[in-house]
Order: sequence, then C-alpha cells, then structure tokens
Amino acid sequence: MTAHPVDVVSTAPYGAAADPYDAAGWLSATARTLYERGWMPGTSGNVSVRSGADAVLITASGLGKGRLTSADTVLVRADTGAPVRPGSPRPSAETCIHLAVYRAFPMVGAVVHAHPPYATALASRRYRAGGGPVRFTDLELIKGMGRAYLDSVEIPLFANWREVPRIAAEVGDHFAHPATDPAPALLITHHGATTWGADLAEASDRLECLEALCQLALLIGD
Ligand SMILES: CSC[C@@H](O)[C@@H](O)C(=O)COP(=O)(O)O
Ligand SMILES: [Zn+2]
Repeated sequence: MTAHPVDVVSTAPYGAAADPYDAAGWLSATARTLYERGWMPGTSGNVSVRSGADAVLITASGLGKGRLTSADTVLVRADTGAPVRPGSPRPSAETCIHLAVYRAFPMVGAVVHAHPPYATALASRRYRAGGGPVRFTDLELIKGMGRAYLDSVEIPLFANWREVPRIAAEVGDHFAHPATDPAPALLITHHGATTWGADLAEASDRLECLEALCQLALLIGD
C-alpha cells in the first residue's frame, strides 16, 4: 500500500515548497479526512499549501469537501490570490485569509480552515461575552499547539465579517505586530478555526489539538 498523502507531506523538510502535482492529492485527502470527522460539513472548510515562493495551492470554492479530487484545487498567486492558470476552478472564498497567514509567517507551509463544533462554540461564546483572545491554561494538550506554549496559550479571536477580505485584513493587521511566539491558530466567531504549520500534517494536528482544547474548556466550564 502506498503511503497516505498526508504522511508524505509530513516528511517534507520544514517550509519546503510543495510540488503542485502531488500537493493537489494531499489537499483533497486532508479535506476528506476533516470532512469525515465532521469538521467540514457540506462545502465548508478549505486547505492550502505553499507552492514555491510566489504561489499557493488551495481547494476550489463551494465543493463538497468529502468528495474533492486533485482536480478540485487551484494554484493562485501569493500576492493577489488570482489563479495562475486561465480556466482554473474558482479558488476558495477564504483564500485571502490563507494568504494573510502565509505573508505573516514565511516559514509556514500549510494552512487548514475548518468549522469544528467545539472551537466554533467556544469562539462564539467568548465573542458574545465581549471578545478578546481565547486563553487556555494548564491543559496538557496546550503542548500540541507548539513547544513554546507549555503553561498557557492564547488564540486570537476575529469577527466574522460578511466581506471576507475584511477578516483577512484584520488577521494581517493582528500578525503584523505579533506577540512573541504567536500560537499557530486563529478563531473566527460563529464560523470556525484556522491553524497552520510547516506542512499539512502539522497544521492538521494543531487543528485537532485546538478542537480538543475547546471541547475541554467547555466541559470544564472556564
Ligand atoms: C458551507 S458555507 C462555508 C463558507 O462560507 C466558508 O466559510 C468555507 O469555509 C468554505 O468556503 P470555500 O469557498 O468553499 O472554501
Ligand atoms: Zn469557513
């Protein structure tokens, strides 16, 4: 049996440029996995990988994330988000948020956005209570967000503006002046979570830890 595409990505060197042909398979496999977990219901969610210095490969917009194929991905310019090739499918409506993350963190190789229920619920409760970052303390799983976050981790929380570029602009502004070692994640109220990492495996693992942290925080009642 051949290796699972996501496992192949995890062997890539930190920050390595992805090969566009193989990366399309990794993106669709990742979306399928997250769909099967219930974190990308219907057409929700989007996944991308950096492809060289000037481009990003991202899932196409508005397609069922449980049945994506390699053809359902689009190579876009990292500066504008415009498709590199004429006749490509329409890139994710949230491409600009992915690009804001890649611009802020040059070593990031992959970004995952999903609508996991506990992260969305916790973000929405926090926003209703006045907003501000979601802070986790003490929980062992904090380490899953990166080795710098041993005792606590803060995840920034953003408004869910109807105009997606406005969300992206706020994400860009936020990370233009990041705290030391910012967590590789953000929450959007009443919407979902976005995580990133060196590759799809790391970004997906972080999403999994973030969702578990949110579930635990809701159970504990902090
Ligand atoms: C099911 S609607 C969800 C969308 O509005 C959006 O938030 C989303 O995550 C998917 O958008 P897409 O353009 O398919 O990448
Ligand atoms: Zn979304």
